[in-house]
Amino acid sequence: MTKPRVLVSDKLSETAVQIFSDRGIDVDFKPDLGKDKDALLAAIGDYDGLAIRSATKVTEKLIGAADRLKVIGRAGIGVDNVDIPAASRRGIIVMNTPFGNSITTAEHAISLMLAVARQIPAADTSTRAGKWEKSKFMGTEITGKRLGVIGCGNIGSIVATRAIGLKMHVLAFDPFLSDERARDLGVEKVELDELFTRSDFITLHTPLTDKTRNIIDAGAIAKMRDGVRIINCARGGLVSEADLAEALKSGKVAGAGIDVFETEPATENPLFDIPNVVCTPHLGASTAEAQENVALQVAEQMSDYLLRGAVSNAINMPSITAEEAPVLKPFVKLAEVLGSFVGQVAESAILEVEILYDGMTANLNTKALTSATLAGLIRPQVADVNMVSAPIMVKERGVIVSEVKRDKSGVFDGYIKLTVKSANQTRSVAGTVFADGKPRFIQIKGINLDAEIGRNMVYTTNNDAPGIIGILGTTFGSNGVNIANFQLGRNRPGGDAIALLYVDDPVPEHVLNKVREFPEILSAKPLVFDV
Ligand SMILES: NC(=O)c1ccc[n+]([C@@H]2O[C@H](COP(=O)([O-])OP(=O)(O)OC[C@H]3O[C@@H](n4cnc5c(N)ncnc54)[C@H](O)[C@@H]3O)[C@@H](O)[C@H]2O)c1
Ligand SMILES: O=C(O)CC[C@@H](O)C(=O)O
Repeated sequence: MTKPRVLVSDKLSETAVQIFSDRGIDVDFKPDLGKDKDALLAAIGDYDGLAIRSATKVTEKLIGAADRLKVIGRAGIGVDNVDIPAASRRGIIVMNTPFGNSITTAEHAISLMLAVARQIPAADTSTRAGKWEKSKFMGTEITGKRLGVIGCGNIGSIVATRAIGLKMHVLAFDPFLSDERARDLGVEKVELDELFTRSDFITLHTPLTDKTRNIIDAGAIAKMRDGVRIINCARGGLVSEADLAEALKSGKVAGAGIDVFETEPATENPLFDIPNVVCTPHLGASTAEAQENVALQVAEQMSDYLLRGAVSNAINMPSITAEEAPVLKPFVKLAEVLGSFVGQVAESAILEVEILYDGMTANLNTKALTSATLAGLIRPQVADVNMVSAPIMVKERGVIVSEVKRDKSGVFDGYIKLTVKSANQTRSVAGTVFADGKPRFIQIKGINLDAEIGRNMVYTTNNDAPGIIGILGTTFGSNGVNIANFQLGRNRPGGDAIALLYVDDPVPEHVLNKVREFPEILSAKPLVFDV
């Protein structure tokens, strides 16, 4: 295996570089390249991995030039600087480090809240200027005050527990916050409007989505208590800066602590001229500890993927641990082969896909296996597809996908059965992995058989009748096609029958046509599997 190559295009701790090198990966550390769009575009084609923070913008154009790229690692949480659909379509895994900087960012939110409550930056500037303005900087105590936390995930919940430690009463709004979790955290779960009307301080900890954009705007501010203070350490765009500026000027909002801006880097902003605002330049994650954590984590995760196929903290792909990767590998191959079989024989648009996991296969990582099945299924139509891009492509085509799991039901310890409904018919194929680690077909069209899977195969259907073996053997033999393995199956004497031939080389079309001329043969299809 050639050594993978990784580019670090943002200012990551050099711990990341050390880890890549120690793991045997070639790494280029170019911390300013991310800001130079053209140079990055010219360079990206040489790399298997790209490690970034927030300065590198991974656009569709960049992804289009990233011919070798397999993984993008974000040393941090927010992946809004990565075009994830574009990466997924190209089969590139996008991973982040969801916990490495949470404590640090929560501490920054608490710092901003205290700085706003006591106007510390302005008081500092005034004191240094020799003004000694004690009465100007009258503050507010936070003890006993209500803190409204919007978004109670990793960071929001740390902020909540720190605030409770500071004797605040915490109200939380998060559609995914369970009653039990709220109880464990010691927060009062409320709806958003109630949070607005009751909070003395409000802090935001959600991602920026269509639902959360401008979650605090003039309408929301109008519902808030007079003199409320607002902290945003999550993402610019959650708070309308223009509306907040107006509310600060009118005194409706008494202060704001803002780490993130609608446009970054923020060099000009309506909030900059307003005195009761404390601004920091997206410093939420900027502590030595957090940067060590995220650099270490992203380099480990990317190396594990590039070297061992393990997937963790991926945004666009189910996780596969380093331990399960080798166990899963033959089943991933099986799943791809099953998908590929149906993909190659299907003649009309696929409408529905059902994947049945029987016995021990139901205990494997079925999300990953489903992704592999879908990749195999659509590869005959879309060459450049893999486990990352397949689910999104299938979804874009409106195909309904379902997974069924059940206990062992037959002689095999477990098997996978794929059933695909298309406009014209329903097809099914099942397979398992034997002790030798090789995938086998065990059922096609409901007909049992036991067929090894080779690179080049021919699949024929016929009405069960004497002489089929002779037809196939003689036609192929007289045309120089060597048959390595031949499997037949039928549902009942004289009923539907199939044959699977494993051949040394691809069978030329004119030879297949000769087979198709026999009235007993209903169809003959060449198949190619990546085994
Ligand atoms: N300032 C910084 O440097 C910095 C550092 C780290 C993270 N962040 C940002 O902080 C934010 C939170 O990070 P996290 O790790 O806590 O993420 P998380 O995914 O753990 O938590 C986000 C929470 O927001 C909730 N949520 C989603 N939509 C919501 C809505 N409409 N209303 C209320 N809640 C909603 C989710 O249910 C989830 O619990 C992210 O935007 C991240 O990018 C900023
Ligand atoms: O890398 C940074 O400094 C910011 C990271 C932060 O915004 C995140 O989402 O993790």
